[in-house]
Amino acid sequence: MAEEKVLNWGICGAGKISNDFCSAMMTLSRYEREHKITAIAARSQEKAQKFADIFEAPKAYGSYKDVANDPDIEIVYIGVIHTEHVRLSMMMLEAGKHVVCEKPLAPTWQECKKVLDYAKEKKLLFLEAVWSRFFPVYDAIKDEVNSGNLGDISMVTTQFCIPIMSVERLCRKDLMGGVLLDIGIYCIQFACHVYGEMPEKIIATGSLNEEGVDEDGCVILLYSGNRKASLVYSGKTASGNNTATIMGSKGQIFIDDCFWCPKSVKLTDTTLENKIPEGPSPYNFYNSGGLRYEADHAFKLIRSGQLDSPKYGYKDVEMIHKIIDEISKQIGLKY
Ligand SMILES: NC(=O)C1=CN([C@@H]2O[C@H](COP(=O)(O)OP(=O)(O)OC[C@H]3O[C@@H](n4cnc5c(N)ncnc54)[C@H](OP(=O)(O)O)[C@@H]3O)[C@@H](O)[C@H]2O)C=CC1
Ligand SMILES: O=C1OC[C@@H](O)[C@@H](O)[C@@H]1O
Repeated sequence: MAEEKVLNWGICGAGKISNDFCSAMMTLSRYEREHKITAIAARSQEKAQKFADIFEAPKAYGSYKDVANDPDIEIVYIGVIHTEHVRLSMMMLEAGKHVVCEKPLAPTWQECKKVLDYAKEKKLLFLEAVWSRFFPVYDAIKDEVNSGNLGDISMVTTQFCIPIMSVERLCRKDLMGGVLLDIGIYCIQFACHVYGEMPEKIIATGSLNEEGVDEDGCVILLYSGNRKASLVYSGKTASGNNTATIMGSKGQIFIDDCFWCPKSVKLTDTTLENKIPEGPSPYNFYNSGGLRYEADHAFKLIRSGQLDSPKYGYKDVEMIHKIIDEISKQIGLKY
């Protein structure tokens, strides 16, 4: 088989998730044959250089625009805070780069659509990095749901409760803080993954802090055929059991820890494990080694000329962000 052309990555942001993404990518067995972290860009050149040294990147830039202007870069990972996601995505698409942008792409579907439509116009891949969807375990969950092994599924529950409201990017409105966009999105994507269609009705509640950002939320999604999803997320409780359940008339799937990046899942006939090695730099977040699946998926899509992901594509982003729009409206969240 002809050697695949290495995918040259530009990384925007030298912070926590960029560290984890780069470290996880380097654990891929075909890393050196398929991927290369070619440039790191940060708001300061010094910070970029420190990052570049860790990940053996030949280039370190003090401006994100330098990545856009670098002809060697084919794809850009945007690992900065929410407020810069749309601006940098548009910048890189305009420069002809494929883009993997951290979640949430934007606070509203209208803003997301602008980016997705531009990527389509430019014939470039754009992925919103809802990384859960790229885990092999998520494929197995979908297969199990579709197999009929669980019978008629009528209830999905998720809870995602971790003490994060002290994190600067999450407690400030000017930084698009709040839990709906940061962790509620994972609860929503899980329900969408199971049911695969828009709910007929959304009932949401959530508390806003003095800054006007949401600290917690409870959401009921009502689907056709009296099917339901119950979503609970909070940034002000101690870490709870961040679990998810899919309940059918013949059986259930229970993900007992960190359903958004599961190490394993017990299916009807088997238990599936995601064994993920550590990378060259310690991870900042739980099970970040799973970010390797995101990088691998981007590579496979680009090299096969597929520009809309079958795991998490245009219609998936649209569904999730239209639900976020309705929840934001009901809880009075507006940036
Ligand atoms: N998929 C996942 O599991 C996770 C995803 N995320 C997502 O990643 C994104 C970044 O999160 P995280 O890495 O924790 O964030 P960090 O606080 O580490 O910030 C990331 C980068 O954003 C830039 N930045 C930070 N604060 C500011 C500011 N006030 N003004 C302008 N730029 C700023 C900096 O870029 P520079 O280095 O250029 O100075 C920084 O390095 C978020 O959108 C979040 O949703 C976060 C955690 C886990
Ligand atoms: O996406 C994420 O993963 C889980 C939490 O750490 C959250 O803050 C982060 O944005």
